[in-house]
Amino acid sequence: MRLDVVSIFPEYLAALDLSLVGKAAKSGLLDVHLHDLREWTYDRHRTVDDTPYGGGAGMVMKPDPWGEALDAVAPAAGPSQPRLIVPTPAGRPFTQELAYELADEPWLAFACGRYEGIDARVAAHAAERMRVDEISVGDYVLNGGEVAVLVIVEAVARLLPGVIGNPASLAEESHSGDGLLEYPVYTKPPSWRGHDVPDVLLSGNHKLVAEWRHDESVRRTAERRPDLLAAWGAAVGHKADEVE
Ligand SMILES: COC(=O)COc1cccc(COC(=O)c2cn[nH]c2)c1
Repeated sequence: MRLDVVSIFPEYLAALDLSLVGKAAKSGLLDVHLHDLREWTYDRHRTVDDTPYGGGAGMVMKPDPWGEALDAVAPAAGPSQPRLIVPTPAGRPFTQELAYELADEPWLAFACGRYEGIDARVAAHAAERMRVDEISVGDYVLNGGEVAVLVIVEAVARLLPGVIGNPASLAEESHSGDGLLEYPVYTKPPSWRGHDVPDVLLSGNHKLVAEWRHDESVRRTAERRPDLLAAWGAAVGHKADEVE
């Protein structure tokens, strides 16, 4: 997979060279290209923003630098186009399902907005030649899209074959299988600062362990994410109120 990221702080994305994503990049599974938006500004101050039409506080990112940056990253005449991802609080929620979808893409490009946002015509114009997804990584506001790109890239890259050592570990994660939250996990020692590992996990009885883990997943989901429990209940035909 090829990844292009355009930002006014490309050094923010240096974290992509670390750990899993860094390993994937070195092994050729990921081909990461970082770009500084100011490369496509030509005034002395390398201006990327201006005041908003219609008034209001803050500044808006000018369309011109973005248009030229995207033309350079993905030439219109090129043999293929990337899928453009624009992190924004106003976007479609990023989910594990969407992560799997993006993991199938051969080429992703990320546009990191700042200030009050990017002139809306940039996404509209890009959509004339590439698929554009405005995506939210959560209901809060960041100063820019860079952190959101790190979140999305990590969630996607770890799904690429060969990036994760043990694919089986992907199957049992929260949000990845049955729609329930993951059960609590433990390792040695069996007793630690007065806290003991649940006996069932030391029993060696795989059936009881599986039952305990399922019950814990349901209990946790009911406690922390009743919205997911309702969806899970509907999906498996249980009435959510059957959960004690
Ligand atoms: C068309 O898209 C844009 O204009 C994007 O513009 C901005 C402006 C400010 C901050 C951000 C970063 O994204 C988030 O804050 C965000 C994403 N998920 N949850 C919070 C992006």
